[in-house]
Amino acid sequence: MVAMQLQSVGAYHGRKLFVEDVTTPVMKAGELIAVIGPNAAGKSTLFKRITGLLKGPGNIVIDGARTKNAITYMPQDTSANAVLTVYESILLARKQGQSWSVSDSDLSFIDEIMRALNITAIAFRDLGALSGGQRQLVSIAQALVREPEIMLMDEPTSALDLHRQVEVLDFMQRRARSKGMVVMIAIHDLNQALRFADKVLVIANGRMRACGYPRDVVTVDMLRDVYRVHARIEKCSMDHDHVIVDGTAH
Ligand SMILES: Nc1ncnc2c1ncn2[C@@H]1O[C@H](COP(=O)(O)OP(=O)(O)OP(=O)(O)O)[C@@H](O)[C@H]1O
Repeated sequence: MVAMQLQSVGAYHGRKLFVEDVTTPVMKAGELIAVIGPNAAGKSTLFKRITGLLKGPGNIVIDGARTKNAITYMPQDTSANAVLTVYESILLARKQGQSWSVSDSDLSFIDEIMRALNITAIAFRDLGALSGGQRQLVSIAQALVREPEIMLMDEPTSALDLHRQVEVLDFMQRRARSKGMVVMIAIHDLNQALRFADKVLVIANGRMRACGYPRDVVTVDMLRDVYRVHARIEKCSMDHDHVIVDGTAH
């Protein structure tokens, strides 16, 4: 089973170190880790460093991976110019870096993922003719059909309606557990993070402020210091912790 640990990880844009000294506990197969923090905190930068798109100090230790390309990164910007249908783009993502022969198992895998994300009805639409939310769901499908062992998703639900947000996060939580994936999701909605994440990693100003169980990390003090808001944390009727924001703090 795969596991990943970040040890004193930093990341450069050009010559400037934008993320510094991120050391996490071991992130284990089956875990969903929410990566939270204000705008420009360094969440995408950290993901790009883990993926190898940016350089920087420190070690990304991966144990127990079955494949060489264990990590798949779903970027925040999912705009597409290609003249492809939804189905073609997902098939292309599945076959990237592999042989071009398409097997029955490729087709049934794509079918399973498209059904799970409820996008079979748009299978033969052109990518350029999709809404922002539909485009985001297709990007999630493109990432999932690569069967990653470690999945980094940069704000995958930012364009989705409430129903779809819950559907996708619930699916990712179940998928992480059933397939033994490590799933890291950068997300701004702290209530969704509290509901679906096993662990929460907080980044502010390029530094990790905390990483641990949601209730230990998402606290009134953290919300004041990192997000500059006055907030309460209360149980909802389903017994989940819930952030209620009363106002901004200066
Ligand atoms: N290509 C780049 N070149 C130089 N600086 C960059 C580049 N991309 C990002 N940065 C800077 O790195 C810092 C962290 O940006 P990053 O995109 O990682 O933040 P983020 O936490 O993902 O933010 P958001 O929540 O707004 O998406 C910001 O100050 C940003 O301006």
